[in-house]
Amino acid sequence: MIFFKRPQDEQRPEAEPEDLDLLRQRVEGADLPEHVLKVALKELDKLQKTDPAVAEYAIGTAYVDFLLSLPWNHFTVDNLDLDRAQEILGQAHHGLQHVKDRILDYLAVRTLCSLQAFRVLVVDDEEIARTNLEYVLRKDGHQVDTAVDGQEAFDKLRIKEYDLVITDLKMQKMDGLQLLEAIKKISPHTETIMVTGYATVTSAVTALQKGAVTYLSKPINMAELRSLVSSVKERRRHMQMTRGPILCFSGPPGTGKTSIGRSIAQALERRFVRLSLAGLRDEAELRGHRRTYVGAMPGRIIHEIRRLGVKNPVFMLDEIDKIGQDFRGDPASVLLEILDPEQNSHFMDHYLDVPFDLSGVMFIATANGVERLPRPLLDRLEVIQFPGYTEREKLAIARHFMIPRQLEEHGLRGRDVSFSEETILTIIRGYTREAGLRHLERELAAVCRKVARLYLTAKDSQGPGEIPPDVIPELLGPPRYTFEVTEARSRIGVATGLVWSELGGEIIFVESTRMRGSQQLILTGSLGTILKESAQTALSYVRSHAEHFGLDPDFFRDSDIHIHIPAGAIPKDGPSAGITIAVSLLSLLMQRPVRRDVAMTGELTLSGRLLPVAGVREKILAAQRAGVSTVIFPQRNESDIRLLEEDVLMDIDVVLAEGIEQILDKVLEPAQGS
Ligand SMILES: Nc1ncnc2c1ncn2[C@@H]1O[C@H](COP(=O)(O)OP(=O)(O)OP(=O)(O)O)[C@@H](O)[C@H]1O
Repeated sequence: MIFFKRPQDEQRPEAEPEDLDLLRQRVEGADLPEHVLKVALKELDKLQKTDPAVAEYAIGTAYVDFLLSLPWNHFTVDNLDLDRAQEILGQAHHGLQHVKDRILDYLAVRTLCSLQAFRVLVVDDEEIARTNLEYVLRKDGHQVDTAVDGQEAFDKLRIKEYDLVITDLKMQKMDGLQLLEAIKKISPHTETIMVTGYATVTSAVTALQKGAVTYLSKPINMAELRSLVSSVKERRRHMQMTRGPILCFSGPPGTGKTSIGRSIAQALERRFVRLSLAGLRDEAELRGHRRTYVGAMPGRIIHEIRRLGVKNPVFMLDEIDKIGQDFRGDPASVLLEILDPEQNSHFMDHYLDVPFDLSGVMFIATANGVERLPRPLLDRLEVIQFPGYTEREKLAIARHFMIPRQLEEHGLRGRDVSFSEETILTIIRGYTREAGLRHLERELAAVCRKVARLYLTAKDSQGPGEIPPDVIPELLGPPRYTFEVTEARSRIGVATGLVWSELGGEIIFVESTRMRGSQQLILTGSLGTILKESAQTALSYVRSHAEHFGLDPDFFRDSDIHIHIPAGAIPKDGPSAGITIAVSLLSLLMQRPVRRDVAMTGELTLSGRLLPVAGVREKILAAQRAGVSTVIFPQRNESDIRLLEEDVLMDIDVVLAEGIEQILDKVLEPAQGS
């Protein structure tokens, strides 16, 4: 529900040189906050003296027009109905219970906050003034306490938190300004309105400088006071709802991060906007350009707020992990400011040049992985993991959510078209290899397109009924993926590893070979520094334990060893391939083939111990997708594995090991010919 009328850009005429008066009328008639009104009027005064033919004139009128088009006071009212929210989240998403719970918790807190009375402390040494204010504010439903001077107020503030203090300036014990200073120290979130019978400009300015919201002169205009108090109350409600960490959804592509953001907006009845930060290098893209040249523009945050016409949308900042940094400033530092509820109530866009209150916006960040985020930014975020789906979950999501949507979008609803479970599994297994559902959705859409065409060309205009699995290759072409692991044979020097990337878990093959040479370790496959070091560690471990494995201790003397990890064009890094490299080397040197259907992960130390790894769930899901039957994890990952649902561990044997020696006989087949 929109609370105030939304500004409609198209209805606003662009300011022509001759209609400065019209512009002034619009400024005076608009419900602009005081600080914006002042800036707009000052700009109009300047324009009055400017020649309409010069560029500054056009810049100035466009600026005033821009000020008028922003939703300074426009917001939607939240729907805090928990049951309804639960229903909306459930209707659009399968599973993801931890995310849904977090959102419902948030709504519950918001509801309680909004039910809490607004607490006001009235401080005045004149009894009549005090009682008058108390009476009026109580009538408006606020919870009011009183104090006769600054000292008494200070004592009350120490034992109870107030939202607002309305204080007289001149008082015997501790005057208004001293009280204001004390409030800023002991209760920084409490707001203050200064009331004075001797409203000199200096005392008012000092009060404002020290952090008072505003000042009122006696005798108080009660209507003005009441509207001021209710606007402070409204602002604090907005602050309360967003204080606390910003949610950050982290997970591989297609795991539902964006769509659940959309559902949150729908549940709250807020507007939704999504802004991708991928590749953003220039701070000005977020914060705008200064208004010194004709093409200057506001930043993308303010631009989107203006486009939406409300100041409290759900604002999704997509791919914050892909944000760049270079000589044109640091966009991540602007993000820090935007996401900090203490600072974003006066967000400064360079073009706008007056603070805009972003504290009502519900920001949600998304990232494929949060490891690369700057620490201060990460500290502001509450990271919620979207770890990818099991085959069973994909099947359920496809059946209950994606297929009905695709049928609808392709005009096939109610036309006797359906997908059997086996058909969906054929598509999942043969045409997708992903943690999320992006490709699956695309393939289902492709099937629906073909079926729509078949439907129209069929003479009898009959729907095809249930689509059998064996027609899928006719519709989508030959399967693109096979169970690469189970279908390949075990080979010497080729070990199967499990790695985690931003796309989810994946399997890799580490290949080793030895040739005559001069003790060189050749590493290829776009390996990063950590991976290269893992390879060196693995080789040193094998060399230093050669005799223990029955190997010639001088095996490296006249040899070169080459380790390669396909696909060569994709950069790889991380420590968790240590065990796989060591197994590949041992297989090569001991001439024992590595079992292809055993996949492993773990950081290797020089003494052969295995250190725990991250991304356990994602790695096991990747093993499942590839048809691996046994996975090897470091013992210290046991607690992570215990937390996994049954579904994730289905058809997979998990072997836990402290050191590499414990697993050799499980991974290596007997030497050939032995
Ligand atoms: N749990 C789920 N239940 C129902 N549908 C889902 C679920 N998870 C994902 N989807 C569907 O999968 C598709 C892809 O999801 P979405 O675009 O939200 O992914 P994403 O995580 O935001 O991806 P990216 O990181 O690439 O932006 C959408 O159509 C979404 O509705």
